[in-house]
Amino acid sequence: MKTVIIATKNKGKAKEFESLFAAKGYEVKTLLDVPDAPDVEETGTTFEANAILKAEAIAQQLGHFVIADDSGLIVDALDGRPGVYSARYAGEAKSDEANTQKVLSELEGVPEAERTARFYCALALASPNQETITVSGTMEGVITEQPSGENGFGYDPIFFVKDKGKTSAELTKEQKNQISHRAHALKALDEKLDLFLKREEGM
Ligand SMILES: O=P(O)(O)OP(=O)(O)OP(=O)(O)OC[C@H]1O[C@@H](n2cnc3c(O)ncnc32)[C@H](O)[C@@H]1O
Ligand SMILES: [Mg+2]
Repeated sequence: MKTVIIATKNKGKAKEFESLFAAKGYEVKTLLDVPDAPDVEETGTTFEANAILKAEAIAQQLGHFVIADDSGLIVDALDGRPGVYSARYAGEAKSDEANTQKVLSELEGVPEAERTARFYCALALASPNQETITVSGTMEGVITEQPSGENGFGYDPIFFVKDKGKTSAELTKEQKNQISHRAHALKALDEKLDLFLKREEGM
């Protein structure tokens, strides 16, 4: 089986990549399998910049091509926050619970029509041998007034997907993987992945 390495330490992302790539016949490894993987500082001001930072640092370190994901929640009424700070919005502990509570309290009193938001995912594919490729994907939604649902991770319990009439955490894994920002980004990468891997094999 072909293997792809995702440069992430986020369990929620890792699980999603496992099922998204299983459908393509790939096995996924993540930095959760690499105990001494460095923490790459996310100093970029865009999702793309941070995805590139993570992918290139880990590709150099492992001497192998990798995919990195930088993603987050963009809330219109909060001028785009938490944005690139999504993971640490409520502090260094990176608590999903604290992050979602912070967004909910900042939106207290904001009417439904103004609670529009989107998830954004930038993927960077990097190798020591080739130029880095980036792609992105989004998913539109509305921030709820309280969390609901047990699936997914991060901000999923407060992200209502209108078409489905459910929060992203109430969707099954399969449903989320059909419509998510991550799924859309991966679809955009698909077209470029084959050529990238062919070049990689020729080196
Ligand atoms: O950098 P890595 O190791 O990949 O893991 P991370 O958790 O730090 O990941 P990011 O820097 O990309 O921060 C993204 C945050 O945005 C949120 N997020 C991203 N994708 C999400 C999704 O599909 N559903 C819910 N929340 C998501 C989630 O809270 C993440 O912690
Ligand atoms: Mg991170």
